[in-house]
Amino acid sequence: MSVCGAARCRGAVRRILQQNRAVCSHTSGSTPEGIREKLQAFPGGSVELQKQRDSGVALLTVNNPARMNAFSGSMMLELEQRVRELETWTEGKAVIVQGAAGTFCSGSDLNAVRALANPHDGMKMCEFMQNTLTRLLRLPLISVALVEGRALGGGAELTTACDFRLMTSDGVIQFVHKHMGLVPGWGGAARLVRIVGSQNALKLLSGAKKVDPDTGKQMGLVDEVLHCSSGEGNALSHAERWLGQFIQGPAPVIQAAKRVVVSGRELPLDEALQTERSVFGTVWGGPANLEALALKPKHK
Ligand SMILES: CCCC(=O)SCCNC(=O)CCNC(=O)[C@H](O)C(C)(C)COP(=O)(O)OP(=O)(O)OC[C@H]1O[C@@H](n2cnc3c(N)ncnc32)[C@H](O)[C@@H]1OP(=O)(O)O
Repeated sequence: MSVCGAARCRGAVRRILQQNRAVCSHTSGSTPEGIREKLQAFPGGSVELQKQRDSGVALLTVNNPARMNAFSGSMMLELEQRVRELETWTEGKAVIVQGAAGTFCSGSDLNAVRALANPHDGMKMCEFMQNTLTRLLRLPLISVALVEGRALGGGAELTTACDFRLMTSDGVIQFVHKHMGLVPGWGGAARLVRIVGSQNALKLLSGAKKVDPDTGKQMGLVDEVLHCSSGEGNALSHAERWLGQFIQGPAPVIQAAKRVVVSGRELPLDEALQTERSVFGTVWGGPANLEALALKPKHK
């Protein structure tokens, strides 16, 4: 990349990081430290990250099988740490978010929910998870939720923080919040409206409807049904194959495509256009561009 290209790239990355810093300090303006200590008091499970350097695809695994991969407090903290690691993975192209042991995620650990049941702690926990999931969705990587088994409550919300949702034939997404006397709080409602529209979102939230793969596909919540069952162990290879069609080519170009989509999705038009110009400047005249020009390709 030229010196100018590298400078433009740094500028674009700085903008995204600034956006994310703004996310971290929005709403109440207070530091999240208090809630970090409280979340740390609910240990259990883990969130694992495996960066596959050959393919540029990372696997982010929600791992708490004894509780159907419910999020303990320490797992919420770990998720933020993993997202932070992915934010600086310059060679990466994509991330697959999955659950351990053939099921996706049953939401918040109900023991933590009980202990943080006062509105102040509840809102702080939500703020923390909203920030983390917003940063997950804004990663310059193509993100895919691989839904095997059940994605319930916060688990359903987690699926909406990915660009795409793939589901095995026996998978279920269910916003069970109403049955818990709740509404989504991890940003899942706002994202759901943008994915399926307000009519469908209202049906899913007020009816706590179970979404099977076919219904999900019809309403645009599910991008692809993988014809295998949960726990068979081959769902991941199906997902990687599906993802393969979008991640051929160099990482900077894939990351640039994701960046212009994020700005188009989130920013007012003038700002989105400005960001698009900056990101364009990072690939124009870059190695992949020069190589393609030298090859004189025909796009038949
Ligand atoms: C803003 C965030 C809002 C939220 O996420 S609120 C939480 C929403 N999620 C839930 O209410 C899930 C409640 N759990 C269930 O409905 C069922 O356990 C589920 C997931 C359908 C699985 O059913 P089964 O296959 O019959 O298995 P099971 O009930 O025996 O569960 C196995 C063990 O997992 C535990 N578990 C499942 N979901 C959990 C959760 N969210 N928090 C804490 N523990 C949870 C369950 O208690 C059971 O443990 P144990 O074997 O009884 O010790």
